[in-house]
Amino acid sequence: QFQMIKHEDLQLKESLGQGSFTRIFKGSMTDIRDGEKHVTDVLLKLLDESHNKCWESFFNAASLMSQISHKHLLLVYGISVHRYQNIVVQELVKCGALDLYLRKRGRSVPVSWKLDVAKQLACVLNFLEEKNIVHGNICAKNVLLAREGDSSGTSPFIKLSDPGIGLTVLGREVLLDRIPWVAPELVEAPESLELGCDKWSFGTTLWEIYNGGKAPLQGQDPQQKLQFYKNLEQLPPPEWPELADLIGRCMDYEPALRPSCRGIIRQLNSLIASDYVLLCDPQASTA
Ligand SMILES: N#Cc1ccc(Nc2nc(N)cc(-n3ccc(CO)n3)n2)cc1
Repeated sequence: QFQMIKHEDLQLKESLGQGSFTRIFKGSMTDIRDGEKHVTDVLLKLLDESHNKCWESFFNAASLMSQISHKHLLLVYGISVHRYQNIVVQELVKCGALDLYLRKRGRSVPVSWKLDVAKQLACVLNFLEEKNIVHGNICAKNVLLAREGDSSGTSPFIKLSDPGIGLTVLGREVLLDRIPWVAPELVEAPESLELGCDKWSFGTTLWEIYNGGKAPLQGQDPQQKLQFYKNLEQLPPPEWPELADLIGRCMDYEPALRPSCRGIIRQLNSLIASDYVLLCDPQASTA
């Protein structure tokens, strides 16, 4: 179900950082179609050669994205396997990862923009929930910005990236480091990944988006993060009570009590229409 891309048709360009046991690069892919040479900008995800044992989970994550299509799901062009180099080739999204974008733009991002992005993420999660597909790694780093939107009113447009290598393969150290995105019930049973886990991660991602891309529990070591869950703690709530309520309901330690995606979308719609947005984004009142 994947297109196999020849190694010689790929060019690696600048590094964009790394994921869990992976490194990502900008690049280009050349292919000859109907006698013409086409060069496409791509994002190349390389599996660290020291973790080639994870190749199955690495490719399964990418194939999850290539078996279903949705406007807010990242396009995977295919994979390339050459000697010991396993590569996933995905579309290069214009404005990069949401966490970096928010940290760069700081306070200048309107609340209405943030809620619009959150709603798009809730919609693609709803699409996956209706197909009973669990993503397993919802976070601002995996939300990519295809269109920035601007003050003149064009809205932002996001694409959700693949979940990457699964938690059961990554090991406990990586799992603990992903607190508070990883749902608490997974800490002792990583294989019990369920739809409810994506709701918890959505809550954490909503917190990240509202707080300008700030990483929650940043700098805490795995043991401190584990203690955060053992004490049933919550992230510092935003000063907006209705938003704090939504984040708190998504991040309920009891998975069955977390809202459905439709419930999340309903509550986001009422936040979008609320006076708080008008007060915070004076320019929103003209929209
Ligand atoms: N300057 C600049 C610039 C950087 C990246 C893109 N595009 C892009 N496309 C993807 N498919 C994935 C990513 N990622 C970036 C970090 C991660 C890790 O989560 N992914 N970036 C476009 C411009």
